[in-house]
This record gives sequence, C-alpha cells and structure tokens, in this order.
Amino acid sequence: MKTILNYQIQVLPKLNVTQIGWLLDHFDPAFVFYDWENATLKLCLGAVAECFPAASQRQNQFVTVEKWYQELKQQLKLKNSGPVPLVVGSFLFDPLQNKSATWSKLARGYFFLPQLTIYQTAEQTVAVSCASDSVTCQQQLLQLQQLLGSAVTTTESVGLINVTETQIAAWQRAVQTAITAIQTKQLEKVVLARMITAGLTTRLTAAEIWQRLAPIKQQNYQFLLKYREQIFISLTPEKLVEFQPEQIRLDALAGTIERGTQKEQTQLLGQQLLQSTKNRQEHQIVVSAITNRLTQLKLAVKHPTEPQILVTGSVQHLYTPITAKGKFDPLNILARLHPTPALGGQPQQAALEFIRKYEGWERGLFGGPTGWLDFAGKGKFVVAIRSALLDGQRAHLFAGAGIVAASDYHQETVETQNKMQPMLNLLKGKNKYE
Ligand SMILES: C=C(O[C@H]1C=CC=C(C(=O)O)[C@@H]1O)C(=O)O
Repeated sequence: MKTILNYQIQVLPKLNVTQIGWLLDHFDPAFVFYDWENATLKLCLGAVAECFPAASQRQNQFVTVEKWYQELKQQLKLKNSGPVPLVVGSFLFDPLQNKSATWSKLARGYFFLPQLTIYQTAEQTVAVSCASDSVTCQQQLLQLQQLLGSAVTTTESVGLINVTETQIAAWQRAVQTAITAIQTKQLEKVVLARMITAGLTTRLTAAEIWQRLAPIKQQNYQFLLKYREQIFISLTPEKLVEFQPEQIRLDALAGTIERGTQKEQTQLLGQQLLQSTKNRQEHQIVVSAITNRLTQLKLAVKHPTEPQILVTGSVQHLYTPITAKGKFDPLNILARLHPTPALGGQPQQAALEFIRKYEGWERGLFGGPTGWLDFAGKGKFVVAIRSALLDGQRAHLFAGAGIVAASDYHQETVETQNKMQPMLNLLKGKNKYE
C-alpha cells in the first residue's frame, strides 16, 4: 500500500538566534539556510525520509535524489496554497574521488525530508510539520512549542590549536603542474583547493556555531547541516541555481582579488579586477560553460555582456547574473551544471580527473551543490565553498582557486588564504565581520 504523507501549518512568533541554535542542538539531522538575497531563513529539523545521493557509485547522485524525490512527491497530499514541505541537503563534489576518513558520516552526501520546516521572513514565521499521520504532525508542533519555550543560550569559549596543512607544498606543486598542463593545452582551466585542519580546545555545538555564523552580514549565503554530529557549514557567495516556475537564475562567479580596508581602496581593487586579462579569462570560461550547458537543454539564456563586481567579507569577485527560461527538470539541471568551471574546470571531465589525481584529499561536500527543493516548482542550490567540516574537536577548512595559464602559485596561495579567513575568524570567535 502506498504511504501517504500529511502536513500541517502553524504560525509562530519570530525566532531569535538563541531559539534557532537550541532547535539545531535538539534535532539530528538539522539544517538551516539563510538566503541573503531575500532575507529568508529555512530551518529544517528531524527526518521523515532520508536519501544518500552517492550511496552507490553505479548511479549518478542526481538520479538517486530524483527517484527519491519523485516517490515522495507521489506520497504527499499537496494543498493548494500556503507553505509546503521541502527536501534539503548536500551533494558530494565528486563521488568518484578516493574516500578518506574525513567525511565519515557525510561521505555519501545527505538529503532529508524534514519533520519540521520553519520558514522565517521579515513578515512572518511559519512551521510546516510533516508525517505519515495527522496525530504525529500535531505532536511535532507541540514538541516544537515546548522546545521554543525552554531555549537558553549556550556559549563556549573555544580556542584554536594545531592549525595544520600537511599538503601545502604538494598543493603548490599541483598548481604548477596545472599551469603546465594548461600551457600545453591539455586543459583550459582547473580549480584546485586546499584543506587545512584545526584542533579546537572544545567541541563546538551547532547552536554555538550558528550564533557565530548568523551575525555575519555580507553578500553570503549561510548554511549549517548537521548529520550524526558531523556539522558542515558554509559562508558562500555563490548561487549555483535558483528554480522558479519556468525560469532559473544562476551566478557565474570566478575571478578574485582581495578587498581593501577602506571603501575607496576596495573600489580601486575592483577596477583592477575588471581590467585583469587573467581574471576575465577565468570568468569567461564559467559564463560560456553555463550558457552552453543550458542552451543544450533548449533553455533561452540571457546575461549582461560585461561582468560586475561582487564584494564579500574577505575578497571580491567578477560576477555575471544569468537567467534562463523554458521547461526543465531541476535535478537534471543540477546534473548538467555541476561542477561548473568555477569549481571543476574546463573541459569538465579532464579537470575532474586532474583534481582526482593531483589534489590529494577528498573534497566530500566541499564545492558540492547544497540547498532545497520544494514540491511546488521552487528551489535553490548554492555551491558549498568557503566551508568547514566540524567533527568533535576537529575542524577542516576548505577553499580553492581557479588556475589558468597566467596563474601564479604565490598569488593563488594568498587568494585561498583570504577565502578561508572568515571561517578561521569564526572558529577563533572573532566578531568583526562587517
Ligand atoms: C573555489 C572557490 O571559489 C570559486 C568561486 C569564486 C571565485 C573563484 C576564483 O576566482 O578562483 C573560484 O572559482 C572557493 O572559494 O573555494
């Protein structure tokens, strides 16, 4: 007999950061996603159903989620209006990379249909409770009310110890190898990333991490995914794709320069970035690849001819907003787009093989699409860069840089350092992010 999934909606008072943190600590799995573009927050707690996108290497991770999502869609009795349940989670960057111990619990990627989804906008906060029967839906809403009433702040003072990067010399050699491969036309571009590992004096809870992440007001998406006590967080400026009915919006983001301490200096550096041939080339490869892939799917693609500047907390980027219209299947779009040359390279397969061979560690969820998809034609996925994996008293931080023929490994090292800085500050508990 086919299972039926019900859901119920309840309006709530606005949640504060303490309450959000409290809920994150009380549920596993838990996911929170703050979207700076429309100032909305989605808080997803407990699982009605789960999916591990890369559980089998034989099947494409997007196909696995598509099948699971379609089954859920058939089970859901969708109402005509109001908020609806979502599926949320993270795909792996590359399921074919060699496995390491780092990503233990999250090594197959992770998606779930939440028991409770809380939508918070400037105007209202609404909870959607989902379960196989209406009594459970009610109980979940009651439990939520009780937890919200008992929320207290937890603050840990954490120190960083042993910040290590065993592979820095190897990474710089890989950058040199990439430059040679590009100069000899084996590749056009490849993105190489670094991982640093830090010991923490104490284990950080999801609540504590969210209390540090949430106040960071930059043009960044913020998310936290907790699964069996492993916590993956990101402060990413890069939207991969936003799905709206018959329209998608994307970002081409590639080409980087530092930002200044003063506004004028930042603007001057921005001008320099716009005039840099190396960065323009790095950027154009991404715009062309996205445009080609979408055109092949018979979508009508539009974008400005000149890139703009996007300023984040520690660096600034060349940025081109892209829109595409037509009929599409969201998971097929994700499968075609990921990885764009902003995270993989060009040509895509040759770049992936280069990364597998030379990067020397497992990217796991770093650089993968993370986000949500509802059952009414909407969704949004960001690229999980400027991210960190917290596992007990250990933190792994990740950041990469696009390598083209004119790259210089010293500059790419500084660039990746700058990209990691906001996450390092967060772990150190520094609060000057504005
Ligand atoms: C791969 C990362 O950044 C990408 C996104 C924007 C700019 C990039 C660059 O200029 O290299 C990268 O392609 C990262 O932050 O880990």
